[in-house]
Amino acid sequence: MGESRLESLLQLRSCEVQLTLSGNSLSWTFQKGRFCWGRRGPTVSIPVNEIVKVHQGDTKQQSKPTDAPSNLFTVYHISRKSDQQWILEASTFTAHSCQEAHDWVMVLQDRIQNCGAERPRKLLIFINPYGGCGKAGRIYINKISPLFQLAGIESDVIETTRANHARDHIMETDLGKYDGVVCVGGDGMFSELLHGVVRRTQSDNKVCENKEGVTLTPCKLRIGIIPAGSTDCVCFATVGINDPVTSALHIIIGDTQPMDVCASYHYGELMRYSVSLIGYGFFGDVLRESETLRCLGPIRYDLSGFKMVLSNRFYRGTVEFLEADDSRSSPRDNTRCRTGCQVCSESSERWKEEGDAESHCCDSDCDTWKKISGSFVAINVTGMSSACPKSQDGLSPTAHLADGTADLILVRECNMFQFVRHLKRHTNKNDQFALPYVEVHRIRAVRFTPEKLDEEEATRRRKGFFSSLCGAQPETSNWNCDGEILDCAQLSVRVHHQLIQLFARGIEGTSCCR
Ligand SMILES: Nc1ncnc2c1ncn2[C@@H]1O[C@H](COP(=O)(O)OP(=O)(O)OP(=O)(O)O)[C@@H](O)[C@H]1O
Repeated sequence: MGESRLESLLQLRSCEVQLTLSGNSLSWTFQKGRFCWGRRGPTVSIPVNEIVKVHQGDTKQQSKPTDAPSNLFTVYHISRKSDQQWILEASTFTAHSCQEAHDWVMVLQDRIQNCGAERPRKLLIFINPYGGCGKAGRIYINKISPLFQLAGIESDVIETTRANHARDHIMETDLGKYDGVVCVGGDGMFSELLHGVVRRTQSDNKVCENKEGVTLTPCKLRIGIIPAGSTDCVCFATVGINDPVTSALHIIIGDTQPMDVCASYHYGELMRYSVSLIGYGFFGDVLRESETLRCLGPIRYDLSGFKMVLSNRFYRGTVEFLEADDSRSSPRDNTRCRTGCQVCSESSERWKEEGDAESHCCDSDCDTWKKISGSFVAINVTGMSSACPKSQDGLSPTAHLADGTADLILVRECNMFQFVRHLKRHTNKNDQFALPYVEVHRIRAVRFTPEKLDEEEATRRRKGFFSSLCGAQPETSNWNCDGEILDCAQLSVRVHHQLIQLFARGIEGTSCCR
């Protein structure tokens, strides 16, 4: 059998097919009997890196291996159920002899091993038993564990017993034997893994992460997310769908997606790491309010959002930011960050050059920092689109996952109806930035200094109808950092280019939206 191209006439479900392995693609063409074509037409083609496993025998022999030689062999491969949803399919071929079946298995296994992707062999898996109203455990046992077993992935599974259990375990355990860490839960669990992996990497490399301006060491250990929470935004924005099986298949075939991480500092001291929303004003207030309604479940966010819209609060302060080079991409360029994104892949070299300039500017009061003072209903910083099922394009549709930038969205003082108009545009095709009181900047760092409302304004707002109904406006808001409250108003945020790697490949599809 040759290295480059291999062909055989075989049987697949009683139809004759021409099976061809050429380069990085395995395809089969139905030879006769138009009723044999099945749903997908006469030729089916799959990339070798989307083959999960090949073995001699049929699907029953996968779980009960037999010594009897078989002229059957089964290819387990990924198939697209819809645009982003993946399923596992098994195709059992009948060869003319046991030797022919054996040869196909050998050559396919060899190609899979050498297809370039580094597949995990051992994983450390954390399950939040309370995630997604208690469904995380069932999802893992019924849907995910059988897939990992089929793929021959060994796993150490830990059911968490308290908040931060996963983060603390990652800080202490021997990680050398794992090819990745995986959470079965929501965004809160992902955040634990993010903090565990980033902190552990810095401590192993003797990097003092608490100091603002320090260059962090990129993390090699990949993070996987099996979405099983009530909010799974990170998974949605990096895979395009919240489907546990799709995410498990990305993990199995070793997909890798680098990702930027924002670090937030309060007067120079590290507060948190985050990958999606860091919001002051509206989103900070919604989160704080929602904590008082925890017993209501996910609907608490809608209720507190409604209350905060009615309150129509705004906050004074000064925003300073270091703008990114807009010749590569901009928040209004109407493109999308998709699998194999060129902007992200070309960003590494640029980052090295600009990174040096930036650390220089961060320390001194360099005039490349832009400054905007005023009253804001919301100040949002998002490291990625922050797309979710409710807002398919997200807070900033053109934001990139791994280009070393974040988008800063400023909603200036406006009335309640104007703000609702802006919010509504996140759920339809209208441009949420094409409003006179909204502006967006692609940035590499930002800092916010709060100011108090003047006495006259504060008194006027205290007397407002909705203020008396929804509670008086506080002088300052707090930050919502990926769903965690940061109890401070002054904050600076720096984007760390491609600090972590996920088991994902970004959203599949075209990057051009014009
Ligand atoms: N065993 C546990 N007991 C209590 N809290 C836990 C446990 N394990 C994890 N947690 C915490 O629960 C929080 C929420 O978990 P997760 O994101 O998985 O679920 P979720 O359903 O999306 O939750 P929510 O919508 O309430 O944030 C996380 O911040 C995590 O730190």
